[in-house]
Amino acid sequence: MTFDPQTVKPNSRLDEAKRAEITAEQAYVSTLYERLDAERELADRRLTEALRSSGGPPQAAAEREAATATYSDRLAQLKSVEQGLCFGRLDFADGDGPDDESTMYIGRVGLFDESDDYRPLLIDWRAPAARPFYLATAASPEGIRRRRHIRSLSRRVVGIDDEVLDLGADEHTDHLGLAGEAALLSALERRRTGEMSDIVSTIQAEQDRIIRADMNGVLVVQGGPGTGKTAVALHRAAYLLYTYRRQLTTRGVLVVGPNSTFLRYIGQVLPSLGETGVLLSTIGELFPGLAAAGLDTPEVAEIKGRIGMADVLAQAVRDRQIVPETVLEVPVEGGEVLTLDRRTCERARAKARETLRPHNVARRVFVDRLLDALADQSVRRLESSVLDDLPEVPLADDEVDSGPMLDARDFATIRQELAEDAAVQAALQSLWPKLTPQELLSDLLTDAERLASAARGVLTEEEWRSLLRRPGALWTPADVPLLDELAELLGEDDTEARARRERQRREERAYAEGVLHVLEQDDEIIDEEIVRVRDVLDAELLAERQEARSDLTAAQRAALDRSWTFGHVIVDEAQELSEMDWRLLMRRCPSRSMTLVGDVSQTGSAAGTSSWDRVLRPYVGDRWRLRELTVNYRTPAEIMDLASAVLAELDAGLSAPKSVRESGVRPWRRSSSPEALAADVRRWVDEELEALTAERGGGTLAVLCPESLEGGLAAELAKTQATAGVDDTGDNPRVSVLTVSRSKGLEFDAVIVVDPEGIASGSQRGLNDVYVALTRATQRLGIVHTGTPMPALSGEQSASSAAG
Ligand SMILES: Nc1ncnc2c1ncn2[C@@H]1O[C@H](COP(=O)(O)OP(=O)(O)OP(=O)(O)O)[C@@H](O)[C@H]1O
Repeated sequence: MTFDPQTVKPNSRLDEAKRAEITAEQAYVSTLYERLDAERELADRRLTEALRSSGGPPQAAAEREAATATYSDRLAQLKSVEQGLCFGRLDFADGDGPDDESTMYIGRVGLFDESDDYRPLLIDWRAPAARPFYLATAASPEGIRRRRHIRSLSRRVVGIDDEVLDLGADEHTDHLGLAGEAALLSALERRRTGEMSDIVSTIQAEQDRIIRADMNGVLVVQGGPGTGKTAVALHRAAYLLYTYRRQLTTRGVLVVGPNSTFLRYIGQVLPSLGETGVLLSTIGELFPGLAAAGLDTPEVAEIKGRIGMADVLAQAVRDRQIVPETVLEVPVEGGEVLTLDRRTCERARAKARETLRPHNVARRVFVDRLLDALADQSVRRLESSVLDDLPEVPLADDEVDSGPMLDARDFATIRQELAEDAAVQAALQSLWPKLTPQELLSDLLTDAERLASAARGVLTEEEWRSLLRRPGALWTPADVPLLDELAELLGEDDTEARARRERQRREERAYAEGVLHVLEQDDEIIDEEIVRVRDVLDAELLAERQEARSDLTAAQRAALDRSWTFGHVIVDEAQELSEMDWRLLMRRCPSRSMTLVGDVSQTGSAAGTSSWDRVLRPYVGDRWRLRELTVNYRTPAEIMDLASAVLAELDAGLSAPKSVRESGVRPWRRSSSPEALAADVRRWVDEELEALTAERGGGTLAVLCPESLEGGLAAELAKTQATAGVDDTGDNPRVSVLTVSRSKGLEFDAVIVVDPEGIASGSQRGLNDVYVALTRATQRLGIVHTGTPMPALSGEQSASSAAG
């Protein structure tokens, strides 16, 4: 039963009864907001107090810091739940409710009545007690008599939707097993804004089971377009942070999305759920300090994504550990020429490789050996030149040979001098260079000889040649897992840096303690100054404590640290990841606590996958769980009919998810010629926008097309749509022109797919792209052919609506 004061005719008896219900709910909701305001005020006051207090012993300073973090987090959370604070109510059959309550309210945060023994006023949607709100059905009511959805605008209750869950009642809830159907449908009918919203008030049972699934192990969520995979993934992040907060606070949660447009699209969902401690990132952003702004062709990206690249890179590293053909001459300072022969270098290299340490770390062993050899040589030469200059004096009978003339200290001095000699350093660098991942990869991809050697037996000549690039070319997202792999292979010899940092820390602390001691002895110094110096010491201790604190800081620190490992990793559009991408991600999550959501029917990237098993087997064998989502919440049935035909052409064994609703608007198909295309599309875009305005007061529209048409169509649309914000970035404009790969995961009220045949033939997985393009619309779909329609789209049913 639905009630909305704007749609119900005045004076009906039903109207009056419902008005009374709304008034009653308004009274309760108002008390919740009062409680919320009081909580905010309290957190604000405590925060101000924590910020104001200063000085005191280190312990107090650390506590102050912790309090500041706690109250700022709490305040941010309380501010984020302003809209839709309370969205549900459960009425239990007598005595069935928790703590004998017969009514329970569900909302975005938990609120309690302190004056009444902390009686729950509002239950956080993530708490176990709230589960029946999402799971109860008429067939299995879980002790619930009625479920009510409460809709509000700002702090005003504007509507309620009731479901009676007595056994046998309300047959209509059986439709696709939906809970709160009226509230759900009204949420789905909403105009899209270009930013995803949370679904916390209408989560469906199959989604809830995934959101609350155990955190351990790898959970794969497979579901067709529009089944809520992204929504579920984000709500799962919020749920896990709530339920396993202590575990996840220090390590953080990583959410990986396909591109930055998509990350902007989903960026507000977690903050609206009160969670800010999550790092949202693309794979291309996971190498700190590097902007992967370049773009590979799909063919090159596919090659770079192959697992075989790990072998190519390992070989490329070995190729940088060289020995001279015969002898390397080293003209050291002072005019002497020392030599490094092949055998000595080979032995040093073998010893260094035996350590199985990364290249830059093992380099120490190589360098040590060669410095020993050079110092030995130098000492021997020195001794023999001294001896040569001395007259030969035979030993007396009671004399013994005292051995070498130079002792260990002399040897060490000479060795040190050699270590600092520019020619020696150059020789060592030429044999076993210290390398960064960027240097090595750049050298490799710009040098045919190096690449040919590293790729031998792994890539064909045509393949490795396609990887060659200009020096200084931009890094691409497909380079990032290669750089990450190299960072592992090369390692970092940070012994010196660590020792330096430690020395510095000790010196600073000793200095501060010294100053404090002097000040305390001096009667003339006032206490205030002592307190200030104490703060220096406190600050240092604080910095140490800080390391282990705060989930927000964990996300920020994780973004700066390549070797960070996360408490949980969530991957959206996981089907697009290449084998090398997976290697990188698995390194970031050694606990293998992961949620992967995707749809193997929507794989567009040639490097992506069509099998979860193939992707996961190398890392977890068969120890991963699969859950499926089967209901399409986005795309109306009329559009899904068309998309299903394309899916069947892709693979007759696959079935599309069932649409939850019909829009009453049939998709249209029209034809155009290459010459007239831009102007025709512009006209049809205008017509669609008019229809959206007439039907829904406005909305978003996307033109999805092959890459070759993108620039021309965007330019043409910009002529008339400038005020409507034509923008090809997909960045919240009313009209967007996008390729299919950039529209992954997004949705629009209306979509016009231009030249689906061009999209289909444009890449190895082109038909998948057509399927993705057709399923981006929430209301209206148009298709524009520029030649003969592909078989799946030439059916009479859809052609009949073509106006032309
Ligand atoms: N339970 C729900 N209540 C309200 N809206 C929902 C629900 N589930 C999904 N939706 C809406 O359906 C739309 C599609 O969801 P989402 O983008 O998460 O699907 P998806 O499976 O990731 O799609 P795709 O694979 O095509 O990217 C979104 O607008 C989302 O808000």
